[in-house]
Amino acid sequence: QIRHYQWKVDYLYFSPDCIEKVIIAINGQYPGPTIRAHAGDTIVVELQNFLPTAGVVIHWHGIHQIGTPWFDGTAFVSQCPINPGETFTYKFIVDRAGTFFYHGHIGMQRAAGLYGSLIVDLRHGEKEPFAYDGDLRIAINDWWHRSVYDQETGLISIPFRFVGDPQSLLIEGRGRYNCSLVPTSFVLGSGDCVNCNISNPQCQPFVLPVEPGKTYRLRIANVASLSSLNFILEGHKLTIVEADGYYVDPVVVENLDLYSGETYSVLFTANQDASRNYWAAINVRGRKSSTPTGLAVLNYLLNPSSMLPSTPSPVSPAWNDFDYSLNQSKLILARKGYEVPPPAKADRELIFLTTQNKIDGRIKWAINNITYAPTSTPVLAALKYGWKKAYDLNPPPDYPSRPFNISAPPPNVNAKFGSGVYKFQFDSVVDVIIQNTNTLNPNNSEIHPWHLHGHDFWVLGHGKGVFHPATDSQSYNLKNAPLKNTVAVFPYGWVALRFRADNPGVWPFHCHIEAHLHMGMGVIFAEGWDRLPKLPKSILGCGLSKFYIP
Ligand SMILES: O=C1O[C@H]([C@@H](O)CO)C(O)=C1O
Repeated sequence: QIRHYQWKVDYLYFSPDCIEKVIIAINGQYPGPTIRAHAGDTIVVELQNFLPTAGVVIHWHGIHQIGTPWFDGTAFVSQCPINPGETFTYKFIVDRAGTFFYHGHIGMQRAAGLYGSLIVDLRHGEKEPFAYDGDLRIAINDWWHRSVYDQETGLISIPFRFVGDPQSLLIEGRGRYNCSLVPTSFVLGSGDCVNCNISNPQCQPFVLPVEPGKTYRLRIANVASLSSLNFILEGHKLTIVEADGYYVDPVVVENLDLYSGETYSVLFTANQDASRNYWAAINVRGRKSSTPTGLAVLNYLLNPSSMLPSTPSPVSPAWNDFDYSLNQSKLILARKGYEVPPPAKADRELIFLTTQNKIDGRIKWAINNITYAPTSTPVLAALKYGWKKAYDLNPPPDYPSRPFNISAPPPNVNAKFGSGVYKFQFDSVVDVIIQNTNTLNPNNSEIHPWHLHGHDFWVLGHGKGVFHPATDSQSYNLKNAPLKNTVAVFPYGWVALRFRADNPGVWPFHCHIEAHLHMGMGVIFAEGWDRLPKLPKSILGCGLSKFYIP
């Protein structure tokens, strides 16, 4: 089936947390309209850019784009930005059922509100390996009152200005700034609703309606700009059944950590006291934060949805309980009978030492000492047509220079800009080990959720400290490693991934924290570009693709 959508992308005044600001909306909606399809369907999105001064692209997060790498929606990698006033048509197949989302992939437009859900149901006649009575979904994120232009500028200024703590956490685009929903007796200093219009329908708490006794599948996507978020459904246990579009071995948890770029499905049964409603809550994890809990209402029918729980907002594990996070990540394993990693040693191994560095006094992130500098020509076109001046021909290094110390600020803080490409033999198996380190600040290392375009990878293992190739590779999980498109590397730790380079195209692999990507925390992978047919003209027209019309 072909599913057609017509989208107008525009600026809009909106008050997701009762404070008005300019956001980027689709068809006047925030979050953007949900796309719902069956596996095998073709999605056609005709997008018109009404932003008077900014380009737009949309990335379909978790969708492989097999045969259509030019519709992956990454500015200057898969396409030129869609200019103000222009219309661009995305057309791609959703090959696999699962919980996905879409978002802007230029500058920090996701943080400006440009995102929405993309849910793919099984092909007709296929059955899920678990049962449920209802299907619910939420996207969760963090929210700033400063514009993203202000945020982007701060990141590249001297002195550096970080985006800082978000003001609010939103569930399906709704929150409450400085004016908690929780009864005031529980929250010191709340109820201070200065400048908030709490009667604005745009910031009424999102409601998840349930019938007592029934079981629900709740799909959750962390689309945050920065924050790792812990999700709690007050009084209800969660059974994790899906991660990033793959079934996992069902596991029961009290609360769920989601890193930016991850999606999960959990099952829960509405088996609590039906005379009241409950909180659905999100809290920041992994960064010391003063941002209050984000809240939505789990509404037991037929209670009114306006009946707020009289209980305090749910509390998550301590922000710096990284063992909790690591242990929960290790619970996510492939469901029996689903794809396992190729067991042989990989054809190529990359070790990525990720560091916070400086270039000309500006704070950057680097991979093996290279900070990604976007090109002005889509890299896909540069490779396909052999435009050698469009990007760095020197391939970036497969390994870090040694010795390195992950426990202290990097001694040589000067990194180099680069736009080189990691080119893989088509259909080869690639291992990537991401090694986390201390930032420029002593005694500080941060979580980074790494996201791969065009593929899923098996998470072979997580470890603490320095990765030792000979010994640590012996501990890889080749039995039931989960397939994912996003995985977190924890402070001072490492994570090992394996994927098959079998999708012709050019694919970013990057930290999903928008600020970090903006600071250069990414690389470009490519394989099989020579197998692609002529690229659609609609993706060209910037950089060298302005002059060399193939
Ligand atoms: O990229 C970042 O910069 C700041 C800090 O490390 C530098 O001041 C921070 O918290 C980040 O995540």
